Amino acid sequence: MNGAALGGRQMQRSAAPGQHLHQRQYSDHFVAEPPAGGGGRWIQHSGYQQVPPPFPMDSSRMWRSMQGGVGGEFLFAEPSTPPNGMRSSSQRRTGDDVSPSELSPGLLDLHSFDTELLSEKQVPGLYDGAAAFAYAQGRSFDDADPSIYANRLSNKVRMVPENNVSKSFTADKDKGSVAKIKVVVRKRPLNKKEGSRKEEDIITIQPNSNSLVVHETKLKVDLTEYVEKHEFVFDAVLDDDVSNDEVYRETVEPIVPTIFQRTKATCFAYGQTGSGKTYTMQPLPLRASHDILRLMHHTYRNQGFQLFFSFFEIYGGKLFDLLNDRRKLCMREDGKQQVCIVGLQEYKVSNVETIRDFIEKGNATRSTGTTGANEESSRSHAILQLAIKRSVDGSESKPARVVGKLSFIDLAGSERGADTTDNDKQTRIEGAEINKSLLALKECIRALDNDQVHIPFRGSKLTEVLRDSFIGDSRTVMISCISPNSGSCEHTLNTLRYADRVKSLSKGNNPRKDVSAAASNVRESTVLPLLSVFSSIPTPDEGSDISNEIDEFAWSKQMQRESSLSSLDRGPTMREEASSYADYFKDQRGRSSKTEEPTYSEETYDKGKVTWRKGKPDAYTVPTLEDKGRKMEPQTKRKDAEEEDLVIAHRKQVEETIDMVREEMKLLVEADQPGNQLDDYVSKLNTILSQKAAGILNLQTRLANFQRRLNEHNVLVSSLGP
Ligand SMILES: Nc1ncnc2c1ncn2[C@@H]1O[C@H](COP(=O)(O)OP(=O)(O)OP(=O)(O)O)[C@@H](O)[C@H]1O
Repeated sequence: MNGAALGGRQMQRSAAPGQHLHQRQYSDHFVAEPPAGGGGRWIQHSGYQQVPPPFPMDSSRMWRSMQGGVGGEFLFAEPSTPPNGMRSSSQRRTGDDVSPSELSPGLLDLHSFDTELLSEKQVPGLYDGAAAFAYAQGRSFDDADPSIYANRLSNKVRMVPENNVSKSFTADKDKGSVAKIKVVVRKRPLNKKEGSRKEEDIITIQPNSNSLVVHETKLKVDLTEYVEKHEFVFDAVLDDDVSNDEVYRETVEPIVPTIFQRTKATCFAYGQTGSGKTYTMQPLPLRASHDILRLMHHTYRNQGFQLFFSFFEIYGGKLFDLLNDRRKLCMREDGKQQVCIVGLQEYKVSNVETIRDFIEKGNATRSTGTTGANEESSRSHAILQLAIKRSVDGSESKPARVVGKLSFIDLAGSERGADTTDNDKQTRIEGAEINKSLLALKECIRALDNDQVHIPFRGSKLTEVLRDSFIGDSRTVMISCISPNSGSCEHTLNTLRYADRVKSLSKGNNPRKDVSAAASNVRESTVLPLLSVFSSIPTPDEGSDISNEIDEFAWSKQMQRESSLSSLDRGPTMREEASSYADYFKDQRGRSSKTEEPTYSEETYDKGKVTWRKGKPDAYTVPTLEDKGRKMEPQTKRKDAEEEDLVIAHRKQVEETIDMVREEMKLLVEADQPGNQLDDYVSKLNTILSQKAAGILNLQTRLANFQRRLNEHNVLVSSLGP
């Protein structure tokens, strides 16, 4: 169990014999009164004390879960509470023990409040360098919680200004410099289980670089092993010793100031189950709240900004409020096609401690279960939102409108169908739902970056809910979490290809127009020495001719890239290549023509043989003249070479067909969702198979002809005598 990192999750499991492995965990063990030191602190410091103590708080667990170590003991001075009459009705207190439902609008229309348009002109106090300096001279946040910034100067990822206030000032001033989409990869360390299985760490990251290499061990058909290197480049790559503090600084910190300027920002973690998504995501909202409150109380002091907190999950396509006993929520679209989440509790918060409590409560309530790779797997998408609101005139007398929002999404663990054999039906259904939403998310990101008019938000509940975070002025940070062990290699490559896809979008590349630009992000598939016989293959850096044909699916494109490099075929796409053995055969010899029939002259054999011959497989051995104790004539040598080349080419065809079919089957399993154009995939697969089959048939015919001619030749030679 991932106790240390997953302190926030409900960890109760029945040990009843025969009970199914997979269990969803819903906590409904909230106590009415908070234990001392837990909710007590909340009561003491909460601005309005509107919210009932959220949980039976286990402070040790809480601290474990918050490994980022945000300064919980530091509390902001609460802004003076306006008189009741000054508050909006939804926020007005009716007594000391007001329940959240009395305070919530009930129907939370995230969009019915027009996003407030702040003046572009700086108002006095905004970017108040003097105030910031004065603040820094006094009690600093760093003083309040040394753990937060202790690591700051040891940051290997980038240098961060020591004075956090001036840092925020800079970032805020230059919102345009914050990338619209940022893709960061985080590698987790090998865990004990993987260590005991003697699994290798197959990911290498050069210090201070933004690239990583996956070393994939592959087997040839003759069962010899070889290693294929896949190199990827991203905005940032974080090694397994990078702390959660550094992750925060690299990912969320730069976008925090933008939400004061009408931006909807989203940070989500993506990756295989057990790769560290929750471990990575859990500390981020608290750290962000800390910085948001800092900005509210200093840079934006007296501007009337308010911070609101909500936390819900999407499980099995349904929405549940994680701060209201998993109350089921409905999503509705209003006349302006804006999403309303009916019944979601949204809490006004003004100190870090309260936010910490809410996060802890929400995490404990979240649905979890057991998967093959993670005993404590998130089976839902958890969405935590921090909304900045402000009333039009900056006072609290008028209803507050959303200015900006920061959403944190801890996506459910994705497992491939092939990995779910141990799991029950429910887990597989969950997995299908999860995969569907991840595909939908990718489609939306892609459509947005293509500036498509139609964004397929309706592809899943997740994308519907996130609609407003993606339209307009938005910022997205994706953290791709990867496991380092060899057993997760395929998953890791899939995650990195997904991330690569998002990354290529972030560069503004329209993949429909420019594949090579997307391809340039990945320096992939360098085959290591075991295949060094293929020395004539250009490395990707030397430039391989990537097809301009765009597949409907990113992974197909990636496969084309890989295929174009690893199959020794620099020109055609996978399918083009599959259709023509003759072209393939000639390409090995550096020929340019793809239309003329191959001729097997002496020079051809002599040139071709040396660079790529790998030996003759047993299945195709034929008796040679040496076998008969006879001396070979030069022509016989050539014929032997011809035979060998044919056999090798044949074997290569079979090898590639198996690889491609395997790859396609994998993708089919992953894409096995209704509406995912499975039929297209099946027909593509059939095309590949029939093209390959034709090529193999062709080779077999020619091999038989060759054999016949060789026999004739042998007969002739023996008739001539010694
Ligand atoms: N960077 C890291 N350093 C140390 N331990 C980590 C790191 N990342 C993850 N872990 C550990 O790995 C285990 C799995 O992590 P986590 O639960 O975050 O994975 P996940 O991707 O959220 O899984 P799922 O999708 O199934 O919920 C946990 O025990 C966690 O503590």
